Amino acid sequence: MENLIITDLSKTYNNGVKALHKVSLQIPVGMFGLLGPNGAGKSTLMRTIATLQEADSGSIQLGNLNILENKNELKKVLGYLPQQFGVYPALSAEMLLNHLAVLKGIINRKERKEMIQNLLDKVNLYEVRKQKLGEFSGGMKQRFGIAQALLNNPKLLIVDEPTAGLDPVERNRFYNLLSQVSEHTIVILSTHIVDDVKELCPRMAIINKGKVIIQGNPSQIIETLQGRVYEKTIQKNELEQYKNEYQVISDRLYLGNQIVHVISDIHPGSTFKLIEANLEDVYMSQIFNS
Ligand SMILES: Nc1ncnc2c1ncn2[C@@H]1O[C@H](COP(=O)(O)OP(=O)(O)OP(=O)(O)O)[C@@H](O)[C@H]1O
Repeated sequence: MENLIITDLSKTYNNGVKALHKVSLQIPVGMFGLLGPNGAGKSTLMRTIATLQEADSGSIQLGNLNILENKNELKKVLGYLPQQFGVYPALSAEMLLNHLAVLKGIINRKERKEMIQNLLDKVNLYEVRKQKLGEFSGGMKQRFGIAQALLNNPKLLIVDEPTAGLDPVERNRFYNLLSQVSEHTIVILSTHIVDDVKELCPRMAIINKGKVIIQGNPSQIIETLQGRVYEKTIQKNELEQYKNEYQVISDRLYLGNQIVHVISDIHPGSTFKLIEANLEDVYMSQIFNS
């Protein structure tokens, strides 16, 4: 199957912000998680892959297709769910899908009708197909967003922070859907939620300040930290002191206490407990060091 290969992609906005700096990624069929803090460059990367904005330099290849030089060809095989997906509130799900299908060039009426029914069924919106989109919940709107992105049976599906604002049940439902699609499709999922990537994505990358800082299989990436992450419960007012003395990669409150995770090549002392590293530790340590 075809891979998506991104090589040395760079983009500096007019205001001087270097949003992408020589980004290179290899993305096979399946779910690919793109993690990074706010402003890391995830949306810029996604919009560039979707050819909605230009890069300054670099290339993107989907199999034999040079994406940046063949935008129209890409559109035939791309599905895209942007971060802000607007719907026409007065239209029903079925009407808007029909309209979008015509725009995507599916002109045969019977073929279009069948496709729309299948999609509505797939995203579990068939029962509410006649309801106005303005009356849909956040989760229903996102499932509609995926339905429109799947209209042309894409080889490449890009979803930009799709679960923001969804409750756990809807999030789960949405991810099951993506997971199904990813059996035959390259799915790039951008998110801040580290656990989602761990559960769903056989491959991932972390980007920060426009640069890829790590990419690979989540389990293998976690392995690189094993034996070096320690945990300790401290008083809230001791946090600054610990940050000065140790490489604290995360601190969180639990039942009113402060729990810190520290990275160290040697045991930092008997009051610390060696713990099994997780993807959150990898993420925090990579962001901390970059
Ligand atoms: N049109 C623009 N003009 C100028 N700067 C921009 C523009 N779009 C994004 N930026 C800047 O580029 C950097 C990367 O932004 P981008 O939206 O790609 O990050 P992100 O990882 O998607 O962030 P978030 O998780 O907050 O959505 C940020 O510093 C942002 O302020």
